[in-house]
Amino acid sequence: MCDLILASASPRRKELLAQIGVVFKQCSVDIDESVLPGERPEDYVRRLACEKSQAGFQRNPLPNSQQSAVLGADTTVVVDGVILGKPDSEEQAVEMLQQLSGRTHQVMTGIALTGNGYANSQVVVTHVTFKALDVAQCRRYWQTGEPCDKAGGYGIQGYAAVFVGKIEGSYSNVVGLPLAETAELLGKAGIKIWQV
Ligand SMILES: Cc1cn([C@H]2C[C@H](O)[C@@H](COP(=O)(O)OP(=O)(O)OP(=O)(O)O)O2)c(=O)[nH]c1=O
Repeated sequence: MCDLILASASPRRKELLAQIGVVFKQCSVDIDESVLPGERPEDYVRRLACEKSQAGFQRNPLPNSQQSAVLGADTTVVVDGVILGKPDSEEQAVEMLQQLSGRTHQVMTGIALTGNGYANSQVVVTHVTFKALDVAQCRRYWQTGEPCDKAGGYGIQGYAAVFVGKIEGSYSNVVGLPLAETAELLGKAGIKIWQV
């Protein structure tokens, strides 16, 4: 029986969680993703991950066993302490990519697990350094369709792989779900990985 729910519409998170052999169901949740006044990026991603897992928990009553839980996650790109969300337009995407050009930024993912009488969360940070990007290159990249649903306007797992000069920390964290830390979080709740 499947007692783990991934509260996410993201196909990438689904693929990543499946990669570590976890049995789960997926449900999407809709929460307000606005940043609170003065909220720090690490607090923001943790809060949203917690809200997603709590919303998923409320919507899907789970059996009262220790291994029943809902996992939520939120990923954001941070440069100079400023949060970059998903771009709404070509202009916004090009502006974001120009901000990232030739420098190091942080990708932060909050992960949160909510169960019956149980809640735990964590934030994972990866440092990514981009090569210099010119405006024409950023405009061409927008045309690929890749930036629009991704924090910071890029997908490291896609065409934007060629922008990356250096990465320090978890790769899966950049794609949306830090796998080592997620496995730890699940393990603490008694949920097994590598189920065969
Ligand atoms: C930086 C980066 C982000 N992303 C994605 C991961 C997340 O899916 C997305 C950030 O948006 P999120 O709000 O974290 O997630 P989501 O809206 O895709 O899914 P849900 O809220 O339902 O869980 O950006 C990549 O796929 N590759 C990258 O290199």
